[in-house]
Amino acid sequence: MNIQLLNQLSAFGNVEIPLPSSKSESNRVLIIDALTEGENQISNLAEARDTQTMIRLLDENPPVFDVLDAGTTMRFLTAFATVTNQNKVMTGTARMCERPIGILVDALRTIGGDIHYMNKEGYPPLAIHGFSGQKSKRVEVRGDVSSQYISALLMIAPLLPEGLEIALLGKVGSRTYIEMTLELMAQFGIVHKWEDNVITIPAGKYKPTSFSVESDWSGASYWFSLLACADQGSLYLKGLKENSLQGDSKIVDIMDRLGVKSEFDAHGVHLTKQAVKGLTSWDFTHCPDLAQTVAVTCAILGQKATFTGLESLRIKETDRILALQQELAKFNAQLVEGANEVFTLIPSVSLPSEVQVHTYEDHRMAMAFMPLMTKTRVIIEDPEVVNKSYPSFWKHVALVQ
Ligand SMILES: O=C(O)C1=C[C@@H](OP(=O)(O)O)[C@@H](O)[C@H](O)C1
Ligand SMILES: C=C(OP(=O)(O)O)C(=O)O
Repeated sequence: MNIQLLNQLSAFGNVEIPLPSSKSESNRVLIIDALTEGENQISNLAEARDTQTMIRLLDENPPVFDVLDAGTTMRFLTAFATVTNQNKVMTGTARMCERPIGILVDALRTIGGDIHYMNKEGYPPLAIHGFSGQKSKRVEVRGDVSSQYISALLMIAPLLPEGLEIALLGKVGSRTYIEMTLELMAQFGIVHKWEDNVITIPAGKYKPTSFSVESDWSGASYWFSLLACADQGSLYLKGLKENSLQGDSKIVDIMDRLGVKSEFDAHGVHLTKQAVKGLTSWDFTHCPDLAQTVAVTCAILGQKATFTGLESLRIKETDRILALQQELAKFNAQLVEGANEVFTLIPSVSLPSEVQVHTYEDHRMAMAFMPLMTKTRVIIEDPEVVNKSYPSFWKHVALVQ
């Protein structure tokens, strides 16, 4: 196991961070591209392993699609392989085979897909045996487990002869990711209607277009956190837009409360320090990937806060609630579960002189705990885990050190 030692760092000058491209945007655009007749001009695709895996599988088209640990790649390619009538095995890491996919498989079977579970009902690996023609133009999909099932169905919907109506059942989480999918589809010529809980996509063809992927707001969140925790400094984050397709741009509002001022120009955003206004509560239902960043920031800054909307964290790269609880405890902070899924973040009272962070095969555990280096010596276990979304992360950390 590799270990990376970070020096204590409480202040830095004005540093420009190049930022990686968004893997969420990239993986959607790659599926749309694969479904477009004609040539798209796509630039700035993510270096993220999740995106590079998607590119490789689409290019090489092997009989087994091994997505490794990439959730979007698993869900989007399952829908893609089904409606393009392929025979395919869908698999991934041991953890990927613990992440549920039954809701998507049920919906694809309703539409006409022939899909079998190879091991455990409701989970990868899957055997896809093609598509026997459209059997239904309506599916009902629970909205509270993963929005990725809904995005996967939306992107393949125009290919279906009768289009598709997706009725969302119950609470809808990660709604901003569904909106991102619909907005991208619109840029490639596919219109939709979203009335009450039903999204309707007519049959149609994606139109060749040119599209440049924006920088990654989830990856940007760690830099906001670093500045919030530092005594002094300023940062310029390149390639971010104020009006983003990415819901994680909400980090601007969260960090405004935690002492970071954001000013946009044509090429990115300038971050400077301002007085802490205080963050007492936040609902992460629509920005789950920010939860680790914000929990660690509050723990370091002494901000007691209540967090809701964390339910989906348990089925991501690891059980992120448990992972946070265990690692926060190492510097005397707590994430306490109360009634009705309300969590209280109790900040650190005293910091040890060194903290060794276990990363649970989760890129966001490694990146979220990096800002602790403003206060104490930090050892991050398995630093390469960041490759899933942000391979150049440690190179960028070296820019501020
Ligand atoms: O569609 C996407 O690109 C994503 C949706 C979210 O997942 P859930 O919908 O499962 O919350 C998010 O956590 C993930 O990192 C990326
Ligand atoms: C949850 C994540 O990704 P995925 O679900 O696509 O594996 C993530 O990047 O934090």
